[in-house]
Amino acid sequence: MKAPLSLSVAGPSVRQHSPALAAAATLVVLQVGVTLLRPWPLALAVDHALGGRPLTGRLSSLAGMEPAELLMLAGAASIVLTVVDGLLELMILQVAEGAAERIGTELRATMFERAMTRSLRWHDRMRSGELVSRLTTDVGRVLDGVVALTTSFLPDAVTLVGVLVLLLAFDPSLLLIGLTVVPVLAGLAVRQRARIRAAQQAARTESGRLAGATTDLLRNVRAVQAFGRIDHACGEFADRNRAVLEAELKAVRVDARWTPVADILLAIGSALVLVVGGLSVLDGTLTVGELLVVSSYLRSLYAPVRGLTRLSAVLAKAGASATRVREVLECPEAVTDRAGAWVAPPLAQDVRFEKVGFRYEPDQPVLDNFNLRIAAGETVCLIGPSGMGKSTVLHLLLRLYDVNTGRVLIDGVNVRYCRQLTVRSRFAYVPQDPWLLDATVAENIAFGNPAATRADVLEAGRNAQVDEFIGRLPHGYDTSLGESGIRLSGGQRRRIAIARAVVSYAPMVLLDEPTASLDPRSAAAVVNAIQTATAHRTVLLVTHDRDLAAIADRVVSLAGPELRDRPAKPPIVTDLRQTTAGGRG
Ligand SMILES: Nc1ncnc2c1ncn2[C@@H]1O[C@H](COP(=O)(O)OP(=O)(O)OP(=O)(O)O)[C@@H](O)[C@H]1O
Repeated sequence: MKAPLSLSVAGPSVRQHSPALAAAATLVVLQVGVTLLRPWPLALAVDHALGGRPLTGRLSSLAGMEPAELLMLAGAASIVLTVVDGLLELMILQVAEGAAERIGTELRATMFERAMTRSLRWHDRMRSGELVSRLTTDVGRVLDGVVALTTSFLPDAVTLVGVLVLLLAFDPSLLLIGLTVVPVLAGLAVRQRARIRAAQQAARTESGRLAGATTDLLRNVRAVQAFGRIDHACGEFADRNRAVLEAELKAVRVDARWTPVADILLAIGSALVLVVGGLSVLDGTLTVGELLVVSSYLRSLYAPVRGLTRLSAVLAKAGASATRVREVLECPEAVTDRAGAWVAPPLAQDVRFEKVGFRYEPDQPVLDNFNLRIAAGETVCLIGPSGMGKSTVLHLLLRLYDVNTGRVLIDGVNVRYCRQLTVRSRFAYVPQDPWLLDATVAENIAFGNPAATRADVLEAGRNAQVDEFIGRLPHGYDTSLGESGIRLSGGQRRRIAIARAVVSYAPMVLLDEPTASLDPRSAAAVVNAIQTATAHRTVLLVTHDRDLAAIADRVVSLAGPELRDRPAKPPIVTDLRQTTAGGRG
């Protein structure tokens, strides 16, 4: 069967939890046995108490009992069997659903870690919302499939056969007696429904929070990678993930408890029918056949809990979802470190681009034979028309992408041979869109350096001129910014992003259009912040802003096929097509 095979996507976790799933399957087989035993009290009543057949063999110990006593015994046995059946159902649901939720928790964590380490080329194609839906809804459907396969198939088949047999005959006269339990059942059902709904809603709320946090982290994957904070992101995700597990397990418990309660009530109804109906048979006012049919019919009211048709739908959905989950888990695209990769040099001499060629798409070159040297301590401004590849230059320095041809060197060492995290630790990155997290101002600044103390954060804030507006926020540095820092102006957000770069103490600062779309006053504040914050560091800044370009030692123009380089003050143009690098590599 195609769908179950495709569920192997959850394989490693399923294997890990196979003892629990095997236990659930064993319980299911036991439950089927109990289900098969359940008509026997009826047979005892019909054949021996009512039909007068002698009690021989295993039943000989009951030989001295009066028919009415035998009926009572049969009713009690029926209740006991139903209680056992209900308890087995409770255990099956808890064991199987509990194992499934744990498998889901592990599957989600593996997928998330996988996504966090995939290359940005892959993230460029995969929309974060799509990824969230795969992580949540699709994993959920795979789990539905695992549970349905373990617990539903066998009992559903037995139930179906049972209902067909019981419906062979029909008499409604005793049905009313059996239905006396229905008002109680209905009252309990209404109360239970409210409980189940509340538990499910709590679980959905946690799932929503998980989706929100995940979208936030995935949207900020560049920052997470650039600042080497993958562990922090995975930790935050794990907390939310655990909250979902707890909420889901609670919902499972509430749901599972309901099944035996309903079963017991229906069994009492059936027992009532058995006793009263049996007494009526003894009085001669009811036939044995009528009694059998009504008892069986009552039981069948609750039997079709899960239909075989529903199982095939669940498996079909699970199969489709498993394919989408597998696409994430088995995606090979990643910027990888070679075995024995080095620690990146400290950036004491320079960074260089040597004959660099790069393309995002196979047929669209962005950089071709690009050469640039930036000496340690120098501030270089990269200008040029939109779309020429200025931001791309910064991405290549961070090794967010690997170059197609040529080399990017730090102190003469090719970054391709260095561990990604160590390369990224050499740079403090202020992206065009200052990615702010749904956290406080201080937490957003400290994102640039996990080891930063409160004093470091405050000093970075001072240097980046966050202090200038922090007093207007209700809780100062402890003000929560909301998703994407929506509570701040563009200039304020940029200054927080600059403070984040300052606190990292990386030797080189990369700034991508830090004054873009700001009014002159905000732009001036940001330029001031940059000047203070980047003192004594190597800087590469991308900008269209003349005032900002004026703080650079040198301006490099990425203009069309021509690459030109000129000092900012006074402007002299140099042809950058001649290779500027020449050291080790
Ligand atoms: N993730 C991506 N996938 C495919 N193409 C991309 C991607 N990012 C950028 N590009 C393309 O690469 C080229 C260079 O983009 P880049 O952002 O580096 O330009 P830019 O000079 O910084 O532009 P701007 O000044 O508008 O920010 C553009 O043509 C852009 O469409």
